Order: sequence, then structure tokens, then C-alpha cells
Amino acid sequence: PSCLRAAESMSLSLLRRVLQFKLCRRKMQSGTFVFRHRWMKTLPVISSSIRRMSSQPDKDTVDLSKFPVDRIRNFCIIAHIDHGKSTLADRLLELTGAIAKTEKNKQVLDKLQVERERGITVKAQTASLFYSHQGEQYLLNLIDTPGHVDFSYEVSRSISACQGVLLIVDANQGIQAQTVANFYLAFEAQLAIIPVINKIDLKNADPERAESQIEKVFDIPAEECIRISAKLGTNVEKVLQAVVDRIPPPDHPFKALVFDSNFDHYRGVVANIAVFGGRVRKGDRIVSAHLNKTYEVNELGLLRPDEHPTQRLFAGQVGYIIAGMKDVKEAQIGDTLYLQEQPVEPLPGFKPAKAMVFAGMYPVDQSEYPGLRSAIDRLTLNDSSVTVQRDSSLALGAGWRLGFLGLLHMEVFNQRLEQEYNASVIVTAPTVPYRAVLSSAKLIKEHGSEEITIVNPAQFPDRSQVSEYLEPMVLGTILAPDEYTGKIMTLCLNRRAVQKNMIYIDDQRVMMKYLFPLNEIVVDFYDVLKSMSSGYASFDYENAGYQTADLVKMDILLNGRSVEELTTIVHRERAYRTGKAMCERLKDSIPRQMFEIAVQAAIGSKILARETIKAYRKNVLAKCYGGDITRKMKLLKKQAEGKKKMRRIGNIDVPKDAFISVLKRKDK
Ligand SMILES: Nc1nc2c(ncn2[C@@H]2O[C@H](COP(=O)(O)OP(=O)(O)OP(=O)(O)O)[C@@H](O)[C@H]2O)c(=O)[nH]1
Repeated sequence: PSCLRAAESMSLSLLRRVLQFKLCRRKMQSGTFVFRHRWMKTLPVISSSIRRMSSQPDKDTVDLSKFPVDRIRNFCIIAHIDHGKSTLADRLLELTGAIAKTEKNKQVLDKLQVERERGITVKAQTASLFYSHQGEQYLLNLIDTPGHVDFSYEVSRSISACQGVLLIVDANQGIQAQTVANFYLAFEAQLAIIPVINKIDLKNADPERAESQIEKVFDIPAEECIRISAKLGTNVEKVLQAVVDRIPPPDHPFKALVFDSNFDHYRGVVANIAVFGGRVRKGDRIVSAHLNKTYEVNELGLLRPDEHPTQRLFAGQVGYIIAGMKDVKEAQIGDTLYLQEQPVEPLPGFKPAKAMVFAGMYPVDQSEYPGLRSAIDRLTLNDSSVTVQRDSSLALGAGWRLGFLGLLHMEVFNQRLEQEYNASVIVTAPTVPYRAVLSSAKLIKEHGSEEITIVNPAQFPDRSQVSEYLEPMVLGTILAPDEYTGKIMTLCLNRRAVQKNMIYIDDQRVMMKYLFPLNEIVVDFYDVLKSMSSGYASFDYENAGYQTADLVKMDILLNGRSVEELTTIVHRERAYRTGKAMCERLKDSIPRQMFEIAVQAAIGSKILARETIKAYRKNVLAKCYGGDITRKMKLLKKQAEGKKKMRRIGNIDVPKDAFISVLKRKDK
């Protein structure tokens, strides 16, 4: 009101200057933009000139720390695997000038080698983009997320840092299992959902069908869908407009959420944060709500998509912060950071990731133990969802028992160890976390509780000491064309699954829900499902607690000697069939050696199955007549290298892949 009064006596341009000066000062003091809103309402003429002034679309000179919160949008891209998230992210980056438009820009946000090789996203990535819309400049914070079911943990935490999502659906494939799972994650978080139908350039694209599925399954009007081709860039601009128009700006009290973290060898932990309110500056002392530890901020900035240091981070911004944390466990995902002098109520955070698959990991040669230990330490610094426990076995020596989110997660971890740390490891047959209710007083005392979780089959307690065994269950969703329904039902039945629900989502596609024992799907269910449906079926699952089960421990013996790493826990009624199949597969995967090998499956002292591997001697020099010594040396070296991929158990060479492949079944 005092300014309005002053306006009567001052020229408008002078008043403008006074206000601009006050505005800057107030913004710097309060760190919020509430002040600006208020003035814009009372003085539209002045505010429009201020707006013009602060929305110069020159992204290199704009001061990000003063970016108005009402022109910030935080969103992520979610979809089923391969529906084109990373490709759309590339186009968005290009269109907003964050990266140059070249042929080489393919899945720019997929930085890890394993991501590029497998063509999948494993870790969520963040980038800040500038976008001019109707003369205003907007700051769009984009988070690209992985599509595979093992990494849905990354999706849920990305969602917590956003106010909206782009839900991508392939125009050819339509809604798939993870589309459904991801939709509900976003829906439950009450985010704005923009459905995007991608790949409309494909010959068999059927966008109408995808839209009617979206209407039927998610209750989103078909008109809200945007049809695009991420590959060709068709209509991608419309996506940016929708982000601005349909996603609300962030509006929160003073605090920041840690939604990702990774470890940098030189700078320590780099935490990705979403600032929900207020601001943080270099040199500020911040507190992590979870550990109640105080740190000094050494560096912070935005991700565009590479780190771009700034002096401050403001409400509504998504960026990174480095504050002398030494372990990613200090930057717990879901934790709240606040300024030391301004404690706040912590944000709700995320459900912690729970390991569902456990496996032993051992060096191929014990002399490589220290190297492998430091490689595992470093890799887990970057992936806090992996649990690590030290373990040792008679045959394989000292090693670890690691817990993963799923089998693909385990394979990716393994591949990263080999590629990024040049480590050669043996991974034992994966197992799920079983539980046992103990009846033996001695064991209860030893464990300090009646119910124990067993992640190592070798430590499976004997039936006589247990009143009940329990196995983890999951509720699986399968989407497939109806012609495969019969085959899929047989497969599920073979995997001890119970059907819970089945509906047609359109005239050709069926959605089925089954309750599965986790161990039945963990190794190869997805592969089998894919191949029996010519790649058309998709699968996703969520945890569904524990159920009583009649379990037994099955040992595998090589020449009468039990190989602890091949021990598995099986359902009693399946023991014979599983034992026989395991022996057959071991016979195929262990190469013939200079002596005969008996492969047996046993429960206690009872032998269930046996196969014999005949003796054989491979003379690699057999075809090498005459005297070329270099050629002979080369062949012998090659043979020695082949042996490195083997593990000697007793006097038997077992290929390291045998430990996992032994569990893969041949479902028809
Ligand atoms: N024809 C066509 N192909 C596309 C389009 N968008 C993406 N693709 C292709 O689809 C494949 C998967 O694309 P990505 O962008 O890697 O998919 P994604 O959803 O990020 O995959 P994940 O990160 O593994 O979940 C790639 O081969 C892309 O080239 C499109 O609009 N048209």
C-alpha cells in the first residue's frame, strides 16, 4: 500500500527501478519468491516489466539461483522397458539446447557402460533444461528412470522428487506390465500424469488402441494423450508445452530430499537433492535428519546434464550437493537435509529397497580376494541397494554373500565388477530369503529370536529344529495377447502359482494376476515367458508377504563330495524333478576331465538322482605336428586361459557359469 501511495507522486519508471532493487534484496534475504507473487498481483504493469526482465531466454547468462519457483517444473519419464524414455530424453535435451543436435546423441543420459551395451537404463539420471514458452523462460528438471522391474526402486524415488510424470506407452505394444506398475506409483504420489504415445512412426503403430487402453485401464481421457515419435522428433515440442501447462510448480516448506547418491573417488559422496523449500549455499552447515549428523557444504550445483556448480540451490530446484560425506550410507536415499539452525519435520522419504535375491560371490583365485574386496566396496558405495555380508565356504574360500533387488540387478552388478574393475568372480546359485520358525530352544537362544531369515542355503536349519518354514511370495502381473493365455497358464501352474485375477484390457490383450513363490520366478521366469510368447508378454511383480511351505535342503555331490555352493532349497514335492534336472545340466556344463565324475543330488543321505561324466583327456597339441614351438605355446596359453574361467572343486574343474545355469529350467 505504501508503494501504491508513492506511485501517485513518483514517475512510473522511477518506481519500477525502486521496486526492482527491493525485489532483488528481498529475494536474496528470504530465498523465496513469495514476495514477487504478491507484487505481481497488486501491480500488474510493473510486474510484467519485471517478468520480461527476468525471462531473457539466454540460458548461459541467466542466474539460476534466482529462478522464480512458479516457472520451475520437476518431472520424470516413466514407462515400460524399451518404450523410448531415454530416446525422448535425448530429444528434449536437444530441443532445449542442453546438448547439440547430432547423430551421436543416443541415450545421452545412459552413462554406464553396461547401460550402453544392454541398451537399458539402470540408474536414474537428472538434467536441468531451459524452455521458452509464450515469451517466458522455464526451468525444467528432468529425471530419466530405468524401465526394468528390478530397478523400480529407482523409479519410486525419482517420483518422490517430482510433481509430474510423462507416462510413455509404445504405440505398437500398448500398455505393458510396468506401465501399470509405474502408473500406480505416480498416481499414489498424486502427481500430474501426461500420457505420451511413442513410436507412431512404426509401420504397425496403433495409437488409437494404446489410447483406448489408457482410457480403460487408467481412466485418463484419450484426448489427453500426446502422440509422438521420439526417434524422429515428431510432436516432441508438444510434450514440453504439456509439461509447462499440466505440471504444477513445486511449492514446499524449507527442506531438501536426497533422492539419489553416488560416490566419487576424489570428492566423496555426491548427493542428488530436490530442494522443497528455502535455499542452501556453499559453506552452509547442513544436517541429515536420518543420522542427525552435521556437514559443511563444499560444492553444489545443477545437473544440465553434467554437473554445473552454482553458488546456491533454491526451492524447486533439483541438483547435487557435496558435503564431505564419506559413505553413500550417510546420504541415505529418502533422507531430509536441513540447515543446522533451522530444524524441520523430515519429509516422508521412500520405502527402503529390500534385497530379494541373495548369492555368494567369490574370487576365482583366492589371491585376488583383496582386489575384489575393494572393487565390491567401491561398487556398493555407488549402489546402496546391494547388501554385503562376509561369507566363506570350504570349496571356494573367503568371499561374500550379497543381496540384490532381482536377478538382472545381480547380473548387472557382476558385469560392472568385470568391466569397470577387471575382477573375475564366481557367483553361486541365487536364493531368496526364506524364513524358519524355530522350535529348538538352543537355536532360539543362539539367534536371539524365534523366527530367522535364511539367505544362505548352507545354513538352512534341520527339520527337527523347526516348527515351520516360510517362503517369500509375490503378486505377479502378466500382460499378453490372448492367443498365449493357455501356454502362460501352464507355465504359471508349473511354477506353483495361484491365479488371482484375469481381465481383458481390450479385445485382444489379457491381464492376469498370479500369486507366485518368489523362488519360482527369480532365475529364469521372465526369459521363459518372453520366449514362449514370442516376446509379447510382459511381467512385473510386487512383494506379497510370506507363506508356509514344505521345504527341504538339497545337496549336490561331485564324486561323493558335497559342493556347498550348489546347495539349494526346494519344495519337497519338487525335489526329485529339480535334483534330476540339476544333475543333467551339470553333466552338460562341466567339461569331461581326465577321470570319471559322478554328479548326484541328495536330501540328507538319500540320493535322488545321478549322472556320470565320462573321463576324457583333451590334448590341445594333438593336431600340431612338427616343431613350431610358438604355435604350441599359443595353444597351451589359450588352454590355460580357459582354465581361469573354471573353479577347481576338489580336483574337478567347474566352469564359473555352471553355478547359475544349473538352476535354469527348460519349461516348454
Ligand atoms: N521407430 C521408433 N523407435 C523408437 C522410438 N523411440 C525409441 N525408439 C527405439 O526403441 C528402443 C528403446 O528406446 P530407449 O529410449 O532406449 O528405451 P527406454 O525406455 O529408455 O529403455 P530402458 O531405459 O531400458 O527402460 C531404441 O532402439 C530406440 O531407438 C520412436 O519414436 N520410433
